[in-house]
Amino acid sequence: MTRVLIVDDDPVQLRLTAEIANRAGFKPLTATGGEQALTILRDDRNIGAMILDLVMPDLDGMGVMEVMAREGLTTPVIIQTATASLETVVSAMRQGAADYFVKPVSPERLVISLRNAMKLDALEAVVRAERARRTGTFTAADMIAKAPAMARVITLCAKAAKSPIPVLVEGETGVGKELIARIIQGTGDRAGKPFITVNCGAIPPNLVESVLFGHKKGAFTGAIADQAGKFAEAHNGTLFLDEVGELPLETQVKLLRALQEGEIEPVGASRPERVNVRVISATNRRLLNLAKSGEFREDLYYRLNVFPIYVPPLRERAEDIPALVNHFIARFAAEARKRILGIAPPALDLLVDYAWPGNIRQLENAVYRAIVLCDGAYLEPVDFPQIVAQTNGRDSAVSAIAASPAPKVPVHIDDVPARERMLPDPMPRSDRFLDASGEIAALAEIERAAIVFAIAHYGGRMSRVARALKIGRSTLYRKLHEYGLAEDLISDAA
Ligand SMILES: Nc1ncnc2c1ncn2[C@@H]1O[C@H](COP(=O)(O)OP(=O)(O)OP(=O)(O)O)[C@@H](O)[C@H]1O
Repeated sequence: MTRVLIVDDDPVQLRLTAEIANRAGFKPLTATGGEQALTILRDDRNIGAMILDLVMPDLDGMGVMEVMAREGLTTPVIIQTATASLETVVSAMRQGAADYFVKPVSPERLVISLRNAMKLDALEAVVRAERARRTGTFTAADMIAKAPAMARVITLCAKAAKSPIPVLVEGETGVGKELIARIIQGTGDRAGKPFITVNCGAIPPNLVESVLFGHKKGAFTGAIADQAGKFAEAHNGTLFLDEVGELPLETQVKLLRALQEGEIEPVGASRPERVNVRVISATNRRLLNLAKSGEFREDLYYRLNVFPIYVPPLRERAEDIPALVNHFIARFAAEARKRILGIAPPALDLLVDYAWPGNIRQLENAVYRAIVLCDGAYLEPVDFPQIVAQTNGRDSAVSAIAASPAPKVPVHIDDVPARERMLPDPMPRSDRFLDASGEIAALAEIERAAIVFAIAHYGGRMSRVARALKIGRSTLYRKLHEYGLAEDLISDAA
């Protein structure tokens, strides 16, 4: 529940305002003076907004705002005054207040003001983070990482930023490894310099060398001009090598040389070229295991892994989910030009309880999709059909069918199209093949997951499921028994 801070030296007024906030679904915190308000703000950086009285005996409203500006406390402020003195209101707005009202205020006006202030704040944070990303000045403050599990990661980033030490960022897919690399760059002496990203797993093996180190005209068929590689583009800056474990062995040799000598050799070049690049690499596979099995050079592994930073999966930092959801709502609602005010508590509970195997990228996609689906002012559980289906499994699939309108003409059940809202999450396909530890899952597990998914997708219509999977119904039933799914799924859905 979003916390709001109400600051008023009149205890009756304070209680009234707190009650309005409470009824509107916020959790009110209260303070009777400026100093007390500041103590609360310093302690809790996640307060959504503050209603601040201008006139108070100890430190007045303007004084509070001055200290906030000095200390970088960014909670949005709504000013309340007893008298509408234009002069004070103007100076409060100049100081950065989001809104003001004159007491007594109507509950509706107060709630709208709170919501607008929060929405604006979330949008400003998105814009700030985007600008920081573009200018290479991204810092820990631009990332949502308040959960205790992230504290160590942020401390390690600060340490890594102070030296040119090679960093290996490890973590499941979609946990935010690239953002961690950006923080290291944005808080170190290479801030503002180029930040070049290469996804080593996405380049065809025959092109990797040319992409990384560049090539000279005529080096191979189609090389019609000299082409700088990513190392040259990152000169004086940072090169982020994502999925570094996917590099072909021959390219690993050249990478090692580039790191050891500070020299690269473009394909077809007669001499090496000097480059000054800080390399930060990332992997979602155990690089050590790849090194042990000979798929990754051990010498390169030790060269890259001088300073490892492990980013925990989202399920271990669920405390950050509400802030992440608000961040994505602000961004996508603005992009889609939709007036979406937030997320309804049951929907937020659903997201907080879900395990997010695809981590923040999956959450980002789910919110994006929900914004597109949403017809109201708040995102509701129905806007997250995949999460509902995966959380409740068969129950929700069955109730989704029950909720769909009856067809006007008789339709054979197998011909009913799958409900639009049961489409698979637009999550990277590879995620579905990874188990909880980030390793490729056993084939049987993948098959089991595909069957469960197909059953939810077709609302329990087994003939449809069998047809889609291109297996006979008897094979399907045999597999259901084999995977222990039979009792749960087939009793009344078949
Ligand atoms: N703490 C965060 N706050 C806001 N957005 C985040 C945060 N962490 C990750 N994201 C967003 O989630 C998406 C995935 O993050 P990122 O690309 O950094 O993950 P990754 O671990 O590098 O993924 P992969 O392993 O697939 O390369 C990005 O769009 C990123 O902006």
